Amino acid sequence: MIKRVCTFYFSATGTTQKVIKRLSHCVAYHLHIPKVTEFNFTLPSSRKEMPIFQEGDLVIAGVPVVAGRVPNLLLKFLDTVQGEGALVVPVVLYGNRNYDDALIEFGQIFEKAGMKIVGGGAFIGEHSFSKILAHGRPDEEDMKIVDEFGEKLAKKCLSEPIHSIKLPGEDPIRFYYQPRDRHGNAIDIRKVKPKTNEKCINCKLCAKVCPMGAIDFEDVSQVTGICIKCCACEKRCPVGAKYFDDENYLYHKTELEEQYAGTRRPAEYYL
Ligand SMILES: Cc1cc2nc3c(=O)[nH]c(=O)nc-3n(C[C@H](O)[C@H](O)[C@H](O)COP(=O)(O)O)c2cc1C
Repeated sequence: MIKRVCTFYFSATGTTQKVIKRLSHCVAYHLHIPKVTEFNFTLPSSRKEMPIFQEGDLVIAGVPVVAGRVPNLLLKFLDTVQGEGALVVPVVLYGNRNYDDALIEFGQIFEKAGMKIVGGGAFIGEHSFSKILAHGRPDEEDMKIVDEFGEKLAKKCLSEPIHSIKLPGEDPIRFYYQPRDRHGNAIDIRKVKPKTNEKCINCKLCAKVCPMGAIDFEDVSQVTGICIKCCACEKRCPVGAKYFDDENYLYHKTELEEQYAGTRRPAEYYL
């Protein structure tokens, strides 16, 4: 019997958070559980300690897709998850290209921790790099699917025995999706960092929202840590002071917009 509904998610620009919060509240409502216990591990300070999940917990877990996989800089943290006997619903958000093996990989992390996968989902979120690729998603239509998923998930959890499921993706998991330059050569954007223009008002919001704690608080034009290109700083800046000027990164962004901005990929869930 489920005693606690928990969220467990990372969300730099808020799309994962939107789906996970709605789904968990919907499931809790149908299970007559009055409150959802929230674990948001987006900021570095929230990854200092791993919550412990146990039998009686239903964990609604979410990460964005990065290069077709679970963000690799989170793996060290995620590999310490503990949850013997808990139920889990891995969910990934992706920017309208593809989620490749992210969902199966996310599921395997929880299986290794002794948790039982009872559902899963792949939803679309506005692409981190862009304001036009999957713009505004997840939107109302996606949220209706989240609600439908939540209701069915709660029903499944009320019927014994609760069967586990297999999530889609290849096993063994494929290598990370590789962006390319205009000549088709693989590019490496790992070292690319955002720049700051003269509009900056030094409000420090960029430093506060950076999930890697990579922006220097004293001088926000300096990126002293690892940048994962989540674009939280660029999208949250109130005056448009953050930008990227790396040629290969900008080419990749435009290519994604040209290839995928016109297609509406459906939200999918598995039970
Ligand atoms: C470095 C990086 C790589 C990404 N790779 C993919 C990808 O392979 N496929 C895709 O469809 N979206 C990809 N995205 C887009 C995000 O998965 C998507 O925008 C997601 O909704 C962001 O979640 P958030 O708002 O919770 O941060 C990538 C984003 C980043 C930052």
